[in-house]
Amino acid sequence: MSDAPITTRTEGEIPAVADARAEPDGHGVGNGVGVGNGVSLAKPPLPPGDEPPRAAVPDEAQQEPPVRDEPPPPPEPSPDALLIRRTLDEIAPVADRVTSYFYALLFVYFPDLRVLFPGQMDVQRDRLFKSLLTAAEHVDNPQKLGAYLAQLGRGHRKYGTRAEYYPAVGECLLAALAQHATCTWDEDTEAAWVRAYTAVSQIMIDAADEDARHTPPWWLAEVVSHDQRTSDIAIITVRPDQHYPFTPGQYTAVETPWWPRVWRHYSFACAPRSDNLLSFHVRAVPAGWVSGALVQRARPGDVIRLGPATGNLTVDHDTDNALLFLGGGTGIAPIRALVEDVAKHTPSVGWHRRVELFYGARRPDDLYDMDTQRRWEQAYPWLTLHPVVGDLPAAVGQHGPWPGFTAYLAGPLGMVRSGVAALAASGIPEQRIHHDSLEELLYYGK
Ligand SMILES: NC(=O)C1=CN([C@@H]2O[C@H](COP(=O)(O)OP(=O)(O)OC[C@H]3O[C@@H](n4cnc5c(N)ncnc54)[C@H](O)[C@@H]3O)[C@@H](O)[C@H]2O)C=CC1
Repeated sequence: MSDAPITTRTEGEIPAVADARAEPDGHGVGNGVGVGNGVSLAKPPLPPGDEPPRAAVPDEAQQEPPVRDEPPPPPEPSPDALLIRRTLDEIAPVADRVTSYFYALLFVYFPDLRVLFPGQMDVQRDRLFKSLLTAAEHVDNPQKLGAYLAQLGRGHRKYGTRAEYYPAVGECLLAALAQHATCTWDEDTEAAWVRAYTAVSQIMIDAADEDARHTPPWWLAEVVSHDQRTSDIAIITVRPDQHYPFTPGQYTAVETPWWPRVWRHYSFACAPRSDNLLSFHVRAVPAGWVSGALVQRARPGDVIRLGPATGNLTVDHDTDNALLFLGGGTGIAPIRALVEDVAKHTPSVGWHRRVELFYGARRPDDLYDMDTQRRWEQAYPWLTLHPVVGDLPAAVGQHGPWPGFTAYLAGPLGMVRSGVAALAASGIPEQRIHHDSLEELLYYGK
C-alpha cells in the first residue's frame, strides 16, 4: 500500500444529513408484524436468513420438482397493530406538536419527573418520544422488540428511571395522542394503546430489575489522558471505577460534569484491555454540548459518567469470511476496536482472516489516526490499509467487487447510508453489511 491517501472527487458539497426521521436499521426493532395481545408478546416468527441448505439429492431429475425456499409471507398485523399504526399515520405530520404537548403534560402533572431530564430538552426529548412510538409501532414483532425494549429498559437506569414513573408517562402519551389523532381516536384505539404500552413498559421494567441485580446503573470514569489530535478532535482515555464489561465495536452513553443529564453516545475505540482503561475519539461539533466539553474542557482528573455498553457492531469469530472495514472520521473508533479484536483472535502463524480497512476523511489533516494504522499495517500481514481523502463509499466501490466479504461501517450518517448502497451494489448481501442503527447515528457524538 502506498503512503499516499486515495483522493476521491467530490462533486460540490457532500450532501448534508437530511432525513431526521431515519428508519431503524436491522439492529433496531424491525418491521412490526404479527399478533399483539397487549400484555404478552407473541411467539417470534422464524428469523430470516441465508437461503437454507437443500438436502443432498442423488438424481434431481428423478425427484419431485424442488420446492423453492421462498421466504414465508409476513403474518397479518394484529387488530391492535392496525389501530396503533392508524394513530401513528394520523399524527405523523404533527409529530413535533404531539411531542411538545406530551412533555408539557408530563411536566405540569408530574413536576417531580422534570429532574430526570436535562435542562436543554433537545435530543433527549426527541429520543424518549421516538422510542415510545417506535416500540408501540412494532408491538407485533416480539423477537426484535423484546431485545430492543430490554436494552432500552436497562439503558434507562442511568437516568434514575423507576418503575412507578411508567404509568405517568403512559398517561401523558395517550392524552397527547388522543388530543392530536382526532379523526381516528376511539375506545378501541385507546384500549389497543393501553395494551401496547402496558406490554412495552413491563418488558422495560423487568429488564431494568434483572439488570439491577448484577450491574450498576452507571459507572464513574476518571479521565487519565486527553490527546488533542486536531483543533477539534481529541482521543480521551478514562479509567472506570469498577470493571466495565463490553464487546469490541459497542458504544456507550457519556455524561460530563458540565452538562448534567445530557448523555451522548460514543463508541469504544479499543478492545477490552487488561488495565481496564477505555478510550473514545471525540470531534467537537457545532452545538455539541458533550463533544465540545470533552474536547475543549475535559482534562486528566475530571470524572465523567458512563452508561452500560450497547450495540451489535461486533465481529463473529465463528466464521472466517474476509472483512471489509469502513471508518469515516471519528467513526474509525469502533473500527479500531474491531481490528484489535481480530488481531486477538489471529494466531501469530498459520491461518489468518483477510482485512481490508478503508479510513476516510474530508481533508488530509483530518486523517488523525494514521500513526496507529500504519503500525498495524506493518505488524499485521493480513491487513491492508486504504486511507481515503474524500468520498469514502465511492472509493470502496471503486476497489470492489467484494463478494464473500462481511462489511462493517462506522461514521457520519450520510456516509453509512451511501456506504451500504455502494457495498450492496458491489456484491455484499444486506445481511453481511453491519453498522449501528441509523436512528442512533442521528444522536452520535453531539
Ligand atoms: N458507530 C458509529 O457509526 C460511529 C459514528 N460516528 C460518527 O461519525 C461521524 C464522524 O464525523 P467526522 O469525523 O466529522 O467525519 P467527516 O464528516 O470528516 O467524514 C468522514 C468520511 O466520511 C465521508 N462522508 C461524510 N459524509 C458523507 C456523505 N454524506 N456521503 C458519503 N461520504 C460521506 C467523508 O468524505 C469522509 O471520507 C460523526 O457524526 C460521529 O457521530 C463516530 C463514532 C462511531
